[in-house]
Amino acid sequence: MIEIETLTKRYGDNTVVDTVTMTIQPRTVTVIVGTSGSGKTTLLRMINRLVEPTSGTIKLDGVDNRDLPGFELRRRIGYAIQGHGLFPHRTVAQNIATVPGLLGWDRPRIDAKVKELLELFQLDPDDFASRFPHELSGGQQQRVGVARALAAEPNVLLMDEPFGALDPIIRAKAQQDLISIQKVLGTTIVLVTHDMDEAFHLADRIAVMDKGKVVQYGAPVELVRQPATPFVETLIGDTERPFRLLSMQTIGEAVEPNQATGEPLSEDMSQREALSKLLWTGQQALPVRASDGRIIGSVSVEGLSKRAAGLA
Ligand SMILES: Nc1ncnc2c1ncn2[C@@H]1O[C@H](COP(=O)(O)OP(=O)(O)OP(=O)(O)O)[C@@H](O)[C@H]1O
Repeated sequence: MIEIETLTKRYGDNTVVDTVTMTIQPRTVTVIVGTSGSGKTTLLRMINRLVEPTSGTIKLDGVDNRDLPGFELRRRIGYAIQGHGLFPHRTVAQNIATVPGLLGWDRPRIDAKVKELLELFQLDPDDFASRFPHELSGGQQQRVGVARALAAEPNVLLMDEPFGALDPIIRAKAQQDLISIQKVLGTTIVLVTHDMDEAFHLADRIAVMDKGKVVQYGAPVELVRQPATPFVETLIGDTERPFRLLSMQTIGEAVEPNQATGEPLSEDMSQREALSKLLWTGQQALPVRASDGRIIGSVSVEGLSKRAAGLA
């Protein structure tokens, strides 16, 4: 658990993080969003003490982060940034081994960890371990950057715009990989992004920053249903709200008892995808199939439209 308590950072007269208090639960993904210069990176970097706060505290599992020695902070907290920051003259394996090496792990343990992470990130160790960063695509470099941040098995992974440099297709894949890996490893992730779609896709909770303050901190659905300030409303995008609501829920949660004919949709499809399918095929309703193959009812344009409007 990360407990942030009345945290403030000032540069001269400029208060860039202003009395922020928030608690981040273990094994969750928290996404920090906000306009440029709102203090997101500064807040993130105070967690691993790359930036020292002017006042306030941060506790990691109950321990003040100022009481943890440097090696302990490095072990507990991984850090991945946009542009991945790989060392250009070190191989992929050497890059991933950086923090375990600093922590004095023995060779077999380091080698096993490098291999495990490369496999987890779908990079064949025989092919990739001895390559240099310039011999990788942007997406592969990004994966190595995240693998390196996870090498010492940190409880917490801080990510600053980690997918910012990737094209939309690779970016979607990288986001998907991150979610699967987070499920396997149970890492607590705090991620900064400009991209609201990314935030809604990844977050268990979103923190919205405006001029150094966290103006709302809650589950994505809360932000859409009850934006705390006009700024949050603007950031979410007025016209996007119905679609954001639909994309956060599956049709398994919107099944109606009525019968329908046509190609069944899988119950784990998002409501947004289902509405899109209905509109595109000109159907008013389609059957819904459960994972065991049974037809469990239907979804309709009318039913999904009500949900999009927040009425169901
Ligand atoms: N070392 C520093 N010295 C002085 N001012 C700084 C320093 N670091 C950051 N700032 C200022 O603090 C404010 C917040 O910066 P920060 O990088 O945290 O914002 P951000 O929300 O992450 O922005 P972006 O989305 O553009 O990366 C900015 O106005 C920035 O100019």
